[in-house]
Amino acid sequence: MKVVKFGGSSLANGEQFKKVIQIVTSDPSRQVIITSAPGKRFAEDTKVTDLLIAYAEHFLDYEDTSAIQAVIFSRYQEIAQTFELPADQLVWLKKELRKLQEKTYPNAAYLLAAFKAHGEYFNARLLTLILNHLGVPARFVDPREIGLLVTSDPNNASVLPDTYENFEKFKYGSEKLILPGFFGVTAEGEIATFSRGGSDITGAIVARGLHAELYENFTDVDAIYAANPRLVKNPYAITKMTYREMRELSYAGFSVFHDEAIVPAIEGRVKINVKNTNHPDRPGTMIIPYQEFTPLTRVTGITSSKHFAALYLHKFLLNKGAGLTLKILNILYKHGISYEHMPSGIDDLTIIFDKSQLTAEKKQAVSRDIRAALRPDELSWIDDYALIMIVGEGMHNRIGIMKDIILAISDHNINIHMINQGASEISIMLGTKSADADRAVKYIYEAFF
Ligand SMILES: Nc1ncnc2c1ncn2[C@@H]1O[C@H](COP(=O)(O)OP(=O)(O)O)[C@@H](O)[C@H]1O
Ligand SMILES: N[C@@H](CC(=O)OP(=O)(O)O)C(=O)O
Repeated sequence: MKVVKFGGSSLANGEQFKKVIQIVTSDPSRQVIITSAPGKRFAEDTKVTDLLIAYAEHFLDYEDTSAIQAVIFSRYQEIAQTFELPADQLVWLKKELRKLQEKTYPNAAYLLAAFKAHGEYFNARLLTLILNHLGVPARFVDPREIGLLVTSDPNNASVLPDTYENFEKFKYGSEKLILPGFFGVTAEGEIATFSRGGSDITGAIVARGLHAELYENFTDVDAIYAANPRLVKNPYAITKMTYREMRELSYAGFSVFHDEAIVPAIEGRVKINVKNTNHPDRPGTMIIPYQEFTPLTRVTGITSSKHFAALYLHKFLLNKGAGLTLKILNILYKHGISYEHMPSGIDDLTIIFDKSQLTAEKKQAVSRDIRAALRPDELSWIDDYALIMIVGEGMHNRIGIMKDIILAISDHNINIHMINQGASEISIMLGTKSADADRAVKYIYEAFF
């Protein structure tokens, strides 16, 4: 049995639904289908998830929501009409969309999560209706019914281990099972979503939990490329890569697959095949365990991510001061801030953060506390910090890679704030200014491909 996840671009309108239905009906082993919410139909379009966020915000601001409800409903209606689904079969959707406002939620964050999750929920129910309408036996499966349990973190949840025990008890026949991606249920019975793009995570959890032979992740590109196709023209298509290469690359910018989705796949040793809904016969990219992998290139992929900020600290004899790092960590803990990386020198330390959790007040408070506790010679924030990751199993024990990377960018006036190699055997991380990140990826790509 295969678990097949379709991203928002694959389910954006009726024409895309037709391709999805062709894909799932052409192979009986494609039995479990995970849906995203309808995505963008064209570049300037708005994803249904974003429309639902706007709906929640209008409601919280006591604004009229009828127009936004109508826009959301029309997205599903257009899909239903493509298949000539009788209009009365969509009455429930309109009603449930409206009733989102009448339910009670523990707080605004849970309200937002419940509104957002309905993009996937409606799409899964609609796909089930369309399949049945076309005579294909299919059943909608609610995350509540299958026991997909998540932490009580309404908009950034993680799966709870009990989920997998619940999945073992789940009984099903030969019908197609249609599950909405992106959300689960907390111990208190509330809806909580994963972070954005999280339908990939649902797919991986379900593939692990139901012991799938393969997790097929359908999107809008023929393969995962060695660099973002929006940055590099006709990039090299990766045919095979390892779990940990994917994890590192998706963490640092390969948005085609959610970085957290790799974990359930590794735990269940489920192979992943990223494929194109628009060209389903093309092989796509296989993501596999290391044991089955032979590197074809030195570098597998190059990526950049710009959502970072860094705190640079200089203090002579930093290396001699017992407990200095512990003091910093305590300060971060006190302010509820997690850090991403902390590369250090003899007298220097850079702490790299995900920008989204920093406010001007938090930054000031952290600086104040560090100054008081450590008395640094220099302490400064770098607000526009980007990480460049060069990743490849083929880099392990290969001499000269670093030289080639530095040569590739040194002629272009790109200042490297930090180089981090060694923590992971298969990646090199560079810190640059955000403005330089895309150029750096292009030049490094050209040096290796
Ligand atoms: N290295 C890469 N290889 C392929 N696609 C990439 C890469 N980096 C970023 N992308 C982007 O990821 C997009 C697909 O991911 P996403 O928009 O989440 O799709 P979906 O709608 O299927 O969930 C592609 O259209 C592409 O622009
Ligand atoms: N619809 C959600 C979850 C998701 O995975 O979407 P997509 O498959 O379009 O990346 C989002 O937009 O975040």
